[in-house]
Amino acid sequence: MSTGTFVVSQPLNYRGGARVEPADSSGIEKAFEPATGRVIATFACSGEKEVNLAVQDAKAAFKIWSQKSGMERCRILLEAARLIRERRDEIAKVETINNGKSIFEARFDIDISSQSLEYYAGLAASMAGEHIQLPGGSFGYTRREPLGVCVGIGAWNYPFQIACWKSAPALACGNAMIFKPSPFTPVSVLLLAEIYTEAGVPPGLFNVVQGGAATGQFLCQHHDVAKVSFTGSVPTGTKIMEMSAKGIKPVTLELGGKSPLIIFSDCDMENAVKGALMANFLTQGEVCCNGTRVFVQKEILDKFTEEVVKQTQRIKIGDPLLEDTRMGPLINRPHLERVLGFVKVAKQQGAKVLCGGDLYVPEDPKLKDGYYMRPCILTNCRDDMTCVKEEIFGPVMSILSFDTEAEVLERANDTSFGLAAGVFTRDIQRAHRVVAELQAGMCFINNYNVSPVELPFGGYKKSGFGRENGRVTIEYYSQLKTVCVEMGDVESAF
Ligand SMILES: NC(=O)c1ccc[n+]([C@@H]2O[C@H](COP(=O)([O-])OP(=O)(O)OC[C@H]3O[C@@H](n4cnc5c(N)ncnc54)[C@H](O)[C@@H]3O)[C@@H](O)[C@H]2O)c1
Ligand SMILES: O=CCc1c[nH]cn1
Repeated sequence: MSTGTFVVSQPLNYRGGARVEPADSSGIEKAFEPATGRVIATFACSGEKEVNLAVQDAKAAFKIWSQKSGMERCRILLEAARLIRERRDEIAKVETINNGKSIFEARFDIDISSQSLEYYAGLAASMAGEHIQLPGGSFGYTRREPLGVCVGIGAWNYPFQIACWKSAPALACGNAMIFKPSPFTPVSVLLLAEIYTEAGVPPGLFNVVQGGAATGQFLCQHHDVAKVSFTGSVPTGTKIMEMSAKGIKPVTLELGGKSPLIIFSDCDMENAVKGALMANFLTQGEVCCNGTRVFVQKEILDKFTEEVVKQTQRIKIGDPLLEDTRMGPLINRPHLERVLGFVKVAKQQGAKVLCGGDLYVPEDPKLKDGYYMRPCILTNCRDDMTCVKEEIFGPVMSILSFDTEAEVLERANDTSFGLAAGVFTRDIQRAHRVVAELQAGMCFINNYNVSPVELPFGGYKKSGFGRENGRVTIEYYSQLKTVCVEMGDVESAF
């Protein structure tokens, strides 16, 4: 596989253990290779009939899967994790071709994906309820039971990883899942579906339906769907919650952010600069938890800014399948224009562009229609500017200066988002004091944007609720049944 050559001709829906063309359609979509602007797939968005068939198949598979012991589920998930590792390079290439992220990064995404399956495989085997003694020899116990058919709806920035973060805990708990990827990135999740089948899950346990908003609505409104786990924007998350409310379905919402990264003057400067790049430029800046409001204490503002600009200018942009590329193209042309629009508005509002923020045209002629831009650093920023308040979802870092801890905490929390936050300091007391005050679900001390699957991930405020990863996610994919057992006679009130 090389840039400019990949096309998908096989069906992109997956149902009953095989790729299928949808039974009906609610429109036609095209998927692109962002590196070249080429169409790599044309596919039908699933209509209501196809969604019904996927739910039917998932219900049948749920009956078989939910009866298996945790150990049996564990073995199959471990085999799926092994198959992901075996096909790591192929999956990473498909991800790079369809999303645009560098192959260097895509391989990490696939590694974290297989780790997610391994982690929940382990938990599947050890899931248990409680036994509670009651007076007179009576007792009670709890059973942790699956919910049924769960729906996963994904964003386009981590297509394969998001599908794993949702399906691994769902399947570990004994549920079935129907996954709808973003119509921008429909391809890699099919490899996951094939892997689950090869590993031994019953046909229909993990189905894929393709489509956009209309298909997503059919899924969310289906009366046999027990839960929806959504990753995407706040406006769509609001609609998902409204639809789920009508059916009293539990939801997990992993939404957007505008996270603060606070750099104190006593930090290790080299690590803080590396942390700021990690917080802003992975996947071309299209990362929900990015620390895009970089607050730097005044004493080190000039030195930090000089170093961060120097290192940003060294980022190698270009063909994402080349080994030395560290930044590929953005997801599509409208998104690229939107991000460049934010830079334009920032300048109009008084920000200064220290580097980037403009189109980039690689020398290789096959990349001339790709969606590239240079990573951007903005300074002279104020808290009321659009670039500081709104999620840009592109490679744009805004630097803000501050004087005191109390001041920066107030400014960092002055947002309706609450996904992530970071702090760089050598003062360990201050580090913990500050994160305790930060209104964010995922806080980093002296690092940023690392994703160990053992740690719960999710937002505060409008960044959503529920968690992915970590032990706690079991609670979002299962329900507790309490059984009360009487060992004596009934003491009737009548
Ligand atoms: N918190 C997280 O874990 C996380 C991770 C990745 C991305 N995100 C967020 O996602 C956003 C970018 O992703 P996006 O542009 O794909 O988001 P989006 O909200 O436009 O779309 C997300 C998904 O929802 C589907 N969808 C759209 N309208 C729908 C509807 N009415 N009903 C049901 N489904 C519908 C889309 O087809 C897509 O699959 C950013 O805001 C980013 O911060 C959050
Ligand atoms: O984009 C946000 C973080 C993430 C990574 N994988 C899934 N979500």
